[in-house]
Amino acid sequence: MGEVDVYLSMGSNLGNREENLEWAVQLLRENSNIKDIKMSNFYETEPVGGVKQDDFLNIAVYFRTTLSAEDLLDYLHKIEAKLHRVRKIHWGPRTIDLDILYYGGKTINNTVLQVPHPEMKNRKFVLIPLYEIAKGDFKYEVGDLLKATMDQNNVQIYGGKTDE
Ligand SMILES: Nc1ncnc2c1ncn2[C@@H]1O[C@H](COP(=O)(O)OP(=O)(O)OP(=O)(O)O)[C@@H](O)[C@H]1O
Ligand SMILES: Nc1nc2c(c(=O)[nH]1)N=C(CO)CN2
Repeated sequence: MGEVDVYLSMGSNLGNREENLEWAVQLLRENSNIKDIKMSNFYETEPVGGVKQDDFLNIAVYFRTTLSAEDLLDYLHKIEAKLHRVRKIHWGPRTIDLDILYYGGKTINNTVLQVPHPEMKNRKFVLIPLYEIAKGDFKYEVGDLLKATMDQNNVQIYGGKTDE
C-alpha cells in the first residue's frame, strides 16, 4: 500500500503530561515509516466519562505513513507499553492514551480496530485539537462538525480548558 494520511488523538493525565505526550511523538519520529509529523498545541481538559481523576492534556497529531492500519496499531501499543512500564501506574489515569482517528479515508470495523474512531464526535478533547491541525485541508465528513464545535467554544491553548 502507498502512503496514507493519519490523524491520532493523544491524552495524558498522569506524571509529567507534556513530557509524556512529547515522548510519544518522539517515538513516532523514530519510526522510519512515519513522516511529515504535525502536532497540535496542548489542551488542558477536564476528564470525561465519570471517573474522578486529574485533568488531561490532549493533543492531535498528523502524519503520513506506509504502515498498514494493523501495523500502526501495533506500534502505538508499543509506545503505550513503553510509557506505562516506566511510570508503573495503577489502573485508571493514563500516562498516555493513543487513538487512531483517521487512517486515510478508510472505514475499518474489525475486532481490534474501529476507524474513524466511533467516539470522537462526542469528545471535544478530540475535536478541538484535531480541528487546529486539520483546518484548511480537512477532507473528512466530520469537518462541519468540527467547525461548529470551534464556533461554539472560546477555546484556549496552553492551560486553557475546553468546557467539557
Ligand atoms: N481507532 C482506534 N484507535 C486505537 N485503538 C483502537 C481503535 N479502535 C479500536 N481500538 C482498540 O481499543 C483498544 C484500546 O483500548 P483502551 O483500553 O485504550 O480504550 P480506552 O482508551 O479506554 O477507550 P477509547 O478507545 O474509547 O478511548 C486497543 O487495544 C485497540 O485494539
Ligand atoms: N478530557 C479527557 N477525558 C478523557 C480522556 C482524555 O483523553 N481526555 N480519555 C479517557 C480514556 O480514554 C477518558 N476521559
